[in-house]
Order: sequence, then structure tokens, then C-alpha cells
Amino acid sequence: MEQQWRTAFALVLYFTIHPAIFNVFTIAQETAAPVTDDAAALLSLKDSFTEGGDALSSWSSSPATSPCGWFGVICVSGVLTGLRLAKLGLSGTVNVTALSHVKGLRSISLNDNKFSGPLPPELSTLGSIRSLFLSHNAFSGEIPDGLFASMRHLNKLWLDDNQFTGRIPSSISNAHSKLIELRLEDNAFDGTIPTFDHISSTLKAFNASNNQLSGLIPASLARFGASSFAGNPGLCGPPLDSSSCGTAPSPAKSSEGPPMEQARSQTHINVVVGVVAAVLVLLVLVASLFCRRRHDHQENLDASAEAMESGTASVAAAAATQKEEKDSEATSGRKPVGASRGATGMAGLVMINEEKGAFRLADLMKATAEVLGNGGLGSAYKAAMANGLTVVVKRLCDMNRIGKETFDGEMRRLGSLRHPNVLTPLAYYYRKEEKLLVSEYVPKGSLRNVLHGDRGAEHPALDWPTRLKIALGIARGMAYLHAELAAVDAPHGNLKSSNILLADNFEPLIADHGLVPLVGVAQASQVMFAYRTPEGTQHRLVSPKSDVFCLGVVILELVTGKFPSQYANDNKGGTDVVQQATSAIVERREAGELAGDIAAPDTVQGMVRLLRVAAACVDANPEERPEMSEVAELVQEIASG
Ligand SMILES: Nc1ncnc2c1ncn2[C@@H]1O[C@H](COP(=O)(O)OP(=O)(O)OP(=O)(O)O)[C@@H](O)[C@H]1O
Repeated sequence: MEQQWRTAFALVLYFTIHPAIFNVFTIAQETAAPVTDDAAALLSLKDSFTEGGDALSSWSSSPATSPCGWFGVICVSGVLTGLRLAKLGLSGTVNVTALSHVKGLRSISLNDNKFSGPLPPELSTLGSIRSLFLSHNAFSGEIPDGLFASMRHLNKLWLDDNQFTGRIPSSISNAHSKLIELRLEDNAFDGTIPTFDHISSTLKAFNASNNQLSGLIPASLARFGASSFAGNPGLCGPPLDSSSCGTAPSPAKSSEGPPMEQARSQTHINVVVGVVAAVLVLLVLVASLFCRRRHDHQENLDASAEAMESGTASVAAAAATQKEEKDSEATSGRKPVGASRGATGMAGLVMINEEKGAFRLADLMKATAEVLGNGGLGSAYKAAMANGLTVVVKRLCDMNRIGKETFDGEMRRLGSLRHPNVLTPLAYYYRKEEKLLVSEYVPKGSLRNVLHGDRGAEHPALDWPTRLKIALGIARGMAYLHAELAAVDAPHGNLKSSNILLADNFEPLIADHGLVPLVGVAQASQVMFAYRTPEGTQHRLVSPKSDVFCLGVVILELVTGKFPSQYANDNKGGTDVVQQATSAIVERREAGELAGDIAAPDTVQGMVRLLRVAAACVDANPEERPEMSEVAELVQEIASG
């Protein structure tokens, strides 16, 4: 244990300290238009539909009601943010001009309807939209190349299963793009696939299968696998088997392919070769620099390790850290953490939340430490510092690809969160090869331990009112995270009972949230619970609805008292709480599913209601799951009796 602790901080000491360049992340807050304007806009939209209007009978100006209560309208804190109008048989035109007046609108879903004809050109005026879902309609024709140029916040664009023709619009990837999901499959797009320079690294889901695309697949998109490109006879290059455009494409297509496209393919090859050569040269340079640095800092490392061996670990380590900080100060001209406050963290540890007081890397080094566990994202250590504050230090592994600015920005965003049910981290440490996240230690530990652990002193306290309070706190905290981290695809991404800590009064504290942007898809799909949803396991897709699914599992865990098999990697061990709850509801035997030790005549009704809320959250279809804010309201209703 001590060995591991020593290794952890020895590694920290090992690397030189660079100044933090803070990238203050601001989420544009636009003022919502008055409700009456939003209502008028939605009524104009409804008028533009020729079929399917019956489903929207609640959309009415008399009596005058807030559109937040209308069918398919999503509001967060009273602001109209989304329209969920899938599978309603809607057709006609879409009055986008009316929608452009709904200032808070972030998400539009018109999936599975009967819309046809070209996309309305006015879509380009929806500059604040994050998600646009138009799948499974009959939209057709060419999409103007610049249509998406001003949609700077677009995260998700689903155009699949329509009848689009012509080139894939290049404006999908513009300098401000933040796109993470792009679905183009099952259309008739032709020409080459754009290189998507600005979004190739942020894209997490991409599918262009079953079109008429041709030419070399951009190398930056090859990671999405062959199924994302299948069904395009003229496409070639990895990850398709036809690895060479000269040999593999079908003869018909390659002879039809215009010379311009072949020239482009050749340009792609040249660019890839050039980039690889440049990266190799750069690697050699970096390696030699790194070796020099390594030598300079070996002295400190040796001093620290030697002292630990002799039983004076903390003092020596702290001394080494101080030397490190002094060195840093001397070379960078900046003061170490603790010498200067305010923006906090000029070097070494960066404080992002000083509500529990400020501390330095040296204070952590002197702390008594113990290993708490090894989670999917890294190891967790408990460190009791001399100032009386006990913290948990988490080493985040496999995040080497994350640049400092991005990491700083994400950490500052997490540090600014304030909610009674969210555990805001205190500090972080960034080095390319080493990233630490420091949070307050919560003595009661995790919900998982209290619920399923040794069933020690705390377990009997988990009666029905306490479990309901825990469910409500988690739902409220999650609704807050979904509002604050709306730009993140899955604002938590790893919600499960081990990441819910229990404060002294059993108020839940959500931990380890907001890390999805820092974890690569490959690692995330292995270790983050949001990827265990049906859409996560099948298509590696995550969204805010993945968090809703995860919350559903936690609530089922609370109501049934069973350990979910969903937490196990291979789904073995534990109970399939999702399947059991779903069948129990269909067969109207919900009461049999409830935790026997707390189910009583006066609690059964509330428990069954909560079980039903959880079952809605774990619906296999993400679109059918309620929004997180709705879940919080539903649980609140149960708590209010
Ligand atoms: N701030 C904290 N206070 C008290 N216990 C904590 C704290 N943070 C984590 N723990 C506990 O430490 C243990 C290890 O945590 P860690 O987050 O590394 O693993 P995990 O939650 O099991 O997995 P994952 O990495 O997937 O979240 C868990 O039992 C967790 O509940």
C-alpha cells in the first residue's frame, strides 16, 4: 500500500511543473424569450404541419398555458430547451423561422416522421442548436454546402435514413464545430467524404454507410470501423478491406470516378505521408528533450525514494517537492502554489475550489495515505493532511492525449459547480503523463458499500424514507449537472452506486462526473457505465439519456436492494434489475420486486411508484426515457406523498 502511494507521488515529483494556462469555459447563457413568444412560435410551427397535428392537441392558445406543459416540449427551469416530436406521423413543411424565435431551444427531434422535400434553408438561422435529429423521414435533394456554417454549437446531427443526394456539406465541419455525433447512413450522398478537419478528433460516433460515396476514406475517420463505411461500393482504404483505391474499388465505380476525386485521393495520401514524417521528426526531438529533463529531475526522485525507504518519507518528499517548486519558480519566474493565491495554482497543484481551504502538493506529500481502490479510471488514495483535511486523490490514467488547455478548462468547469448533491473537486494536477484529481474524503463512503457492503452499522439506517431521500438527492444533483454541463454528451457518464457518496445525514453526493470529454471513446466504452446502455453497447453512443438509464439502475438498486448485474463487465454476478423490473411491471407483480427488509404496508405504494419511474429511465429506447429534470420532478412528487 505504502509502496503504491509512494509510486504515485514519486511520479508527480518526477515531472517538471508548467504554468497553468486557464481556458475559462463559458457556456453561452441566452435569455429565454417570454413564454408567450415561445407559445406563439410553437403554434406557428404546428400550423406548418399538414398531418399528425392530432398528437399536438395540447398545443393550444386557449386556455393560455405555458408551452412547458405541452406534449413533446422539454423545459429546464422553465426555459423551453427541446422539442421531442418523434414518431408522430408529422408531415408538411417545418416552419423553422418560427423556431428561430425560441431563444432557449437547443434540441430538435423530428425522427421517424413523414417529412419530405429539401431541408428548409432557414435551418441555418438556428445558431444555438446543439442537437438536430431528422432520421427516418423522406427529406431529399442536395443540402446546400454552407447550411451548417453558422450552427456553431451543433453537437449531434442525425440525417440518416432519408433520401439526400449530392455531396456531404463541408460546413458540417467548420472552424467552430463541436460535433460529436454525425449520422449520414442510408441516403444517396455521393462524392468523397470530407476530411472533417475541425471535428475529426471530437467526433465520437460517425456513420456514412449505405450511400454512393467514393474515394479514399479520410485517415482520421478510419477508427470508426468498417461498418461505418460499408455499402459504398466506391469507397476504399482502411478500415475497409479494399485498402488501396487503385485496386479495391469496384471497376464500375473507379472508372466512373471523376479525375478530380482521384486527384483528391492522391492529395490525401500525400498529406498522410507528410504528417507521419513530421510526427516522427517531432517524436525524436521530444524524446531527446524528455531524456534531458528526466536526468535533471532524477536527483529529486532519488532523494525522495531513498528517504521513504529509510522511514522519513513524508518529510523528505515534501522537501523534494519544495525544491521542485523552487526550481520551477526560478526557471519560470512564477511563484509556487501557496505563495500566491487567487487564480490559484501557478505551479503544481491547481486549486479549483477553496471552500475547504487551500493546500499544496507539499501538504499532500506529507499526508498519511492509504489506497481506497482501483476503479476503471485509475487508483484512488485517501490522504489525511496535517491541517485536518482528509482528501481523496485519484490518479486518472490513460488521458495522455488530453492537452493542458483542454484539461484546465474542463477542471475549472467542474470546480465551478455548486449543488448540495454534487461533490465539487478541490484541486487537480496536470502533467502530460500524470493527472490527479483531488476531492474531499466523505467518511461514510459510497452508496454501494452501505447498501451491499458488509451491511455494518450504516445499513439498517437505509430505511424507505432514507432511500427515497437518496433517490431524490441523486435525481436533483443529476438534473443540475445536466443543466450545467449541457454541452457534454453524457454530463456524468459513469453514474453508479460506487460514485455516489453519502454525507453524514445520508444526503447523496454525486462524484466522478463530467469526465467523458477527457476519456477517449475506446477507454470510455470499457470503463464508463454510460456505455453499458443498449445504445452504448451496440453503437458506442452516449447522450444525456445514457445518464438517465444509469440513474434508473441506481434507483432500481435502492428499491430492490439487489446488486445490479449491469455493473459487472460480463453481466455475470448480481441481478439483472432492468429485466426483472420490466417484466414485473408488465406482469403487474411489482410488489414482489421490492427490497423485503423495507417493504411494508405503508411503504409499498411509494416504492412501486419509484420502481415505475426507474423502469421508464431504463427504457431500451433512449428517446422514450424521460429527461433528467423530469425524473427529478417525478421523484419529488413521490416524496411529497
Ligand atoms: N471522495 C471520496 N470519499 C470517500 N470514498 C471515496 C471517495 N471517492 C471514491 N471513494 C471510494 O473509493 C473507492 C475507489 O473509488 P474509485 O472511484 O477509484 O472506484 P470506483 O468508483 O469503484 O470505479 P470508477 O473508477 O469506475 O468510478 C470506491 O469504493 C469509492 O466509493
